[in-house]
Amino acid sequence: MTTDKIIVPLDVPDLDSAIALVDKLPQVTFWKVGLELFTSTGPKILDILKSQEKRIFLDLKFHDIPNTVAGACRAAASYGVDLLTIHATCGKDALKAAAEAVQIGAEKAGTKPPKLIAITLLTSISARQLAFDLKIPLELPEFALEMALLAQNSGLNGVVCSPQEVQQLRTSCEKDFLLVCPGIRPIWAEKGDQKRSLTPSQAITAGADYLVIGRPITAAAEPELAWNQIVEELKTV
Ligand SMILES: O=c1ccn([C@@H]2O[C@H](COP(=O)(O)O)[C@@H](O)[C@H]2O)c(=O)[nH]1
Repeated sequence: MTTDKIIVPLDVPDLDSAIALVDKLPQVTFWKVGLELFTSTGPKILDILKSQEKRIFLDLKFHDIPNTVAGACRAAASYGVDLLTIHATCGKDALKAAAEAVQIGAEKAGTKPPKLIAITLLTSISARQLAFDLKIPLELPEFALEMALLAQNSGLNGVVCSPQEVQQLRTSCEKDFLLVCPGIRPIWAEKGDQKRSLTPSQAITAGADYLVIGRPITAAAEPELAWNQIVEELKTV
């Protein structure tokens, strides 16, 4: 297992903190820029990461009507990022419009289109919350599978899913359909707000393509040590 499969989120409030984290962990090749950093500082961090030849997951989790997500995807695709997110619950028309828009946006900017991946169900949602708060009348694994198939049938490249659903999605979705998993927790890490987690080695064994691992590394007293521990764990897979 290569360390290129580990994506570390830059969940920090400003550009200086982001640069400090990137400098602290030069071995990380794939960074995730999410809502907090992008909302506070805009696309500057993308240029900085690109200048260091890092891969970028732009996790803006678009959720809107077809015309609006298409516009947002066209703009995001022009940045030349590697992965981009949208919620599967936008529905088929919006997903199709988004898939088309990333191609158009990238072509216009003369860059490679990002892989567009859909959130099936946030990893912070438990089966109980799905049933009682969101009133979804399906079992959680069935709902996650339906969202993944909706994304696949709408022309998306993959999904963001809990590692707990990877095995099922790996057998039900096409071979090259990307499965990107947050909610990864080594046994020594706090779960925090993550409700559907597995360890790094369990997630890779189940068939995940990429692991998104944030606080177990970035909030550790020694982030480099935490990274090394995870890499050692993954050598056993
Ligand atoms: O369902 C989802 C979708 C995205 N995320 C993002 O992944 C990271 C996880 O960070 P941790 O610190 O390892 O919990 C974070 O940036 C989320 O926005 C997710 O957790 N679940």
